[in-house]
Amino acid sequence: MIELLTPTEMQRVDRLAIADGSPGIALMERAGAQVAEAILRHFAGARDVLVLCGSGNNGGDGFIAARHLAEAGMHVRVMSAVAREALAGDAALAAQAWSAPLERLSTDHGRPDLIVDALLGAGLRRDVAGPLAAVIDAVNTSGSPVVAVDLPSGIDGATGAIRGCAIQARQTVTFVRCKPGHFLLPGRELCGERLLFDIGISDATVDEIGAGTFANRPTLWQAHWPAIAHDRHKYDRGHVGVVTGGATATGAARLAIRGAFRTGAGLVTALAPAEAAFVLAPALEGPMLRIADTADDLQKLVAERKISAVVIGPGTGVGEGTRKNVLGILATDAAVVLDADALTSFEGEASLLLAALRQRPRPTVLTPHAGEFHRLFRGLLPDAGSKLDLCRHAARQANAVVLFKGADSVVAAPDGRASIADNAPPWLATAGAGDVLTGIIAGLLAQGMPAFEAASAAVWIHGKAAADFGPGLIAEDLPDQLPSILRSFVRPWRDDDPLRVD
Ligand SMILES: NC(=O)C1=CN([C@@H]2O[C@H](COP(=O)(O)OP(=O)(O)OC[C@H]3O[C@@H](n4cnc5c(N)ncnc54)[C@H](O)[C@@H]3O)[C@@H](O)[C@H]2O)[C@@H](O)CC1
Ligand SMILES: [K+]
Repeated sequence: MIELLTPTEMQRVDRLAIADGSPGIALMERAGAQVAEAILRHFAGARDVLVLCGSGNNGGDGFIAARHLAEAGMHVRVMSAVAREALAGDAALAAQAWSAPLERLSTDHGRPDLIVDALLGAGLRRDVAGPLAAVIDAVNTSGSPVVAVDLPSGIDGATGAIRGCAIQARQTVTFVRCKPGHFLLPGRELCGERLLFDIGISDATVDEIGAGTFANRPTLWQAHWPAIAHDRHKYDRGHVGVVTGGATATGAARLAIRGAFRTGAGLVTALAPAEAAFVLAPALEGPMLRIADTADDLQKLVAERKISAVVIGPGTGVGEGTRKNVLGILATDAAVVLDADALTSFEGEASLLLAALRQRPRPTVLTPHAGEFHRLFRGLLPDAGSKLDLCRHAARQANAVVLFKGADSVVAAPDGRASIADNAPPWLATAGAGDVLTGIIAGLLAQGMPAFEAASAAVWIHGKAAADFGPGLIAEDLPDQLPSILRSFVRPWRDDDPLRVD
C-alpha cells in the first residue's frame, strides 16, 4: 500500500471500482463505518460529537459516520453546509439514512468532546473563503479534538498545501491509499495521526492507474538492496571516492566518508587537494587518501582506482574550481552524487551542468535542500508547483535523480517516479546530516543499487537512524546508527550456504 494517489487518480480508482460492481454508496458506507470505528477505538470516552458535513461525498462519509456513532450510544449533532434537498448522488442517499435533524452549518459549535470534519476532502477545488473559512477557524479555536475524514478540510490532497485555511486534525482517517497531501508539508502536520483503511477496492484496481508516486518505505526499494555474497571481497563491494575541501574544510567530506563506509562500500577513498593531506591523513583509518588537485587528477584517480561512486560538494567551496571538478567527474564512468557546493557553484550557470548531465549515461543523484534547489533551477522550472511537482520537473530536466531534501524529502527520477518520506524527526535538521546522507547514497550506488532506489533508501535509513538515536543527535552519531538498521536488509543466509558454520 505504498502508492500515493492524487485526488484525481483516486477518483479514477473509485470510478473503476464502481464500474467493476461496487456501488458508490457501498464504498461510502464502508468509509463512514471505518471513520466511526476509528473514533470508537481512539476516542472511546467522547460523549458529545459534532459532525460537520460538506456538500459533496466527503459530507456523505460524515452522515454515515454520524449514524454509526449514534447507534453506538454517542450524542451526535450533525451540521450540514447545504439543506438535504440540495444534496445529490451518494451523499443524498447517505443523508437519508440520518433521520435526526440537520442543523445549518455555523460557527456556533459549543465545546463538543469531538468534532468530525467531513466538510471537504478530495473534491477541494479552490481556496476556502467566506463562511466556510469562519467555520474552520471556529473549529481550530474550539479546543475540541478533530477527526478529519479523508483529508483535513482545506488541505490540497495533491500538494499538501493549505488552500486559504485548513482544519488542524488530531487524527485523519483515509481510504484505499494515502495521497501526496498526507505526506507533503504542511498537509502532513495538519493530518495529525494518519489512519488508512481498506474499503473493499482491490489492489488490482489501484494497479490499473499506474501510480508513479510512492510513500518512501522499505517495500519500495528493498528488492534492489545490494546482495552480499560470501565469496566476495572488498573490491566487489564498490569503491566510493569523496572529494574533500581544503585544509580547513575537510569535516563535511569526512562525514560523507563515514556514511559511505558504514553503508557497506568495500573501499572508500578521500580525494583531497595536496594542502589537505596532512590534516586528513591522521583523521582516516579504514578509508584511504589520494591527492587530486585538478579535474584531470580526479578523472585519472577514478579510472585507475576503479572508483564506482563519487561524492562531490560537501565542503569543496563554491566557484570555478568546484565547477571544473564536477564537470570532470561527470565525464567519468562513476555514479555521482552532487551536493551542496557542487550545486551552488552552478548558480546562474545551470545550463552548463544540465548539458553535462543530459549526455551522461551513468547514474547521478542531486541532493539540494530548498535553498540550493531554487538557486540552481531558478528560471528553469514552472514558477508555482508543489515540492513534488518541482522535483519531478527538475529530475526530467537534469536527466538525474533529484533528492529535494527537507522534513518531507522527495526523490524523483527522470522517468517520473517519485517517493516522499515522512520518517525524519525534527532533530535530524542538524549541521552535517546532509553530508552523511550523501555518503549513504554513494555507498549504495557503489554496491550497484539503482539511483532512484539508492536515494530513496538513503533518505529512509537516514531518517530512521535519527529517530532511533533520538534528540541530542549530531551528524557524527548517524553513521554509528547504521549497522542495526542495515542488518534488517541483509538477505538471510541459506541452509546450503557453504560458509555457514552453525
Ligand atoms: N465513491 C467515491 O467517490 C467515494 C468518495 N469518498 C469520499 O468522497 C470524497 C470526495 O467527494 P467529492 O468528490 O464529492 O468532493 P468533496 O466532498 O471533497 O467536495 C466537493 C464539494 O465541495 C465543494 N467545494 C470544493 N472546493 C470548495 C471550497 N474551497 N469551498 C467550498 N466548497 C468547495 C464542491 O463544489 C463540491 O460541492 C472523498 O474525499 C471521500 O471522503 C468515500 O466515500 C469513498 C468513496
Ligand atoms: K475533511
